[in-house]
Amino acid sequence: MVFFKNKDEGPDRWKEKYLKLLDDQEQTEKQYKVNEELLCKTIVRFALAVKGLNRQLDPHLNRIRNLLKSGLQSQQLQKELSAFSNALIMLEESPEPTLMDASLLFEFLGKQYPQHLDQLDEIRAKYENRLFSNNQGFYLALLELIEDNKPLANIDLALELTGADAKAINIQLVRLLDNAEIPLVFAEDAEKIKNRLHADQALGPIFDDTVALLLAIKKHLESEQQEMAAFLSKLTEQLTELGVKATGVNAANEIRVKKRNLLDQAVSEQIMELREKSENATQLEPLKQIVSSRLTTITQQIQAHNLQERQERDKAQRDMQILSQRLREMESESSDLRSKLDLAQHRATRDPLTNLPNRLAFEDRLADEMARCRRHKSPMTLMVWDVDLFKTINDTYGHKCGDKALIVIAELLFKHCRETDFVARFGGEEFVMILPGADAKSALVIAEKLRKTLENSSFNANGNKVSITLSCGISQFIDGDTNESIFNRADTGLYRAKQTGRNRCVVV
Ligand SMILES: Nc1nc2c(ncn2[C@@H]2O[C@H](COP(=O)(O)OP(=O)(O)OP(=O)(O)O)[C@@H](O)[C@H]2O)c(=O)[nH]1
Repeated sequence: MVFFKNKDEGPDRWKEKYLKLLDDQEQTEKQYKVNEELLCKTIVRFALAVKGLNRQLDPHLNRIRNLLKSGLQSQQLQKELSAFSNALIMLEESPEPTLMDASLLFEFLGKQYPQHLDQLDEIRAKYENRLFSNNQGFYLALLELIEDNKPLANIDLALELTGADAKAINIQLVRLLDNAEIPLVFAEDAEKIKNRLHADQALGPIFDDTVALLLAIKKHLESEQQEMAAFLSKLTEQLTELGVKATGVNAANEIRVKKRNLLDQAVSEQIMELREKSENATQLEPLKQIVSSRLTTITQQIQAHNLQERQERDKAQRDMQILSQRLREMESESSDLRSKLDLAQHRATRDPLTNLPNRLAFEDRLADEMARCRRHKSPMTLMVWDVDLFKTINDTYGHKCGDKALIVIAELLFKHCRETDFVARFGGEEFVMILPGADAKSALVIAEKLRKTLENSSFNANGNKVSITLSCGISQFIDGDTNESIFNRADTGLYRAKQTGRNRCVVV
């Protein structure tokens, strides 16, 4: 067997090769060690970077970081990596939102504000128990606490925190800014701080600037809230005023009330919608626009309603005026008619020459008085008077003097009878008189007295003093009498008076 083919492949050459191989292996092991360290560092950095992402993963990450200190060969590390993988799988299956680990932030704040450790613990417990509705609430609670308090300790962050911890806080600050609702005016400042955080600049000044920015945002939001509150208060006043104006319009009738209810309903709906939108609104300007548009709608609705109501009121007023005018005309017409009726009735029942009731009125009255006598069983007497030889007066002094004589006689008869008595011109030179309550005997006494009065009177006829006499027939009401029967008896008495010499009274 040939072990060495030539002199170059002799034992010296083999040794040289062996030593080279040993060098190579040593180099490889060194490189392997460097790589292992690099890998460990990478994993540690990775563990730090994702710390705070999920509190279920954080214990695993802490343990992995600790185990990596003794290198990659640790069996414990393999187990822990396997447990971490399982936790990751569980996490993917669980929909629970992740909660950022804020322990470093609280640790830092605890050092800055040792006077508020209790409050910080409270906020932390609330945060870890997910009692804040969102991250914004959590940040605001922290800001509340530190807003008016200067830090007691002036920490040099670079010295106090390890690079890894500073990085974790850095990440949390970036997340904080990402999660916070930044108004547009602060967007540029927030972006600058984020860039500084990404660029890993010194944490102390960035933290101060971040807190200052968040405080400024908080102040801005507060002033916006105040402005919104003032605006809503003014809006409420306006709406109240509108409501008063709207309900102040007189709802006089049912239709108007119904229309008013419809308007109230429309306005209420608008206000409800407005309230809902204003409660949910986070920005003032869009809210102002919504409110302004709703107010315009409400105002238009009320104006339209008022216009319609005014038109209806005007129309009702015009109708009322027309009706009133028509009513006045009807009243006037009615009054005219009544006057005419009265006149007609007067004319129908009055004698135009003597102005005494005429025969028609006498007949009505006689029927009434007889009915009364029947009811009250009281006496009543009828007298029929006739001017003696009146034709001679007419013939001697003229018809006009005759008329004058009739007027004088009528006045005398009327003047000398009682208020309850009734005197009428029956026709021509004939007069009648009804005496309720008087029997024939007492009526005769009265008739005689009257006859003598007339006999002793005179009238002027063309400068002549002329005396006249009258004859009278008297009849007392008896049961069963009619107008005609009682008149006929009196007329019979008159006839007898004429027959027996005139200027006398005869009872029949
Ligand atoms: N001036 C005037 N005369 C009248 C009126 N009515 C009737 N006479 C007249 O009265 C007269 C009545 O006359 P007679 O009926 O004859 O009776 P007399 O002359 O009164 O005689 P005795 O009745 O018998 O006493 C007539 O000449 C009628 O023209 C009247 O309204 N005015």
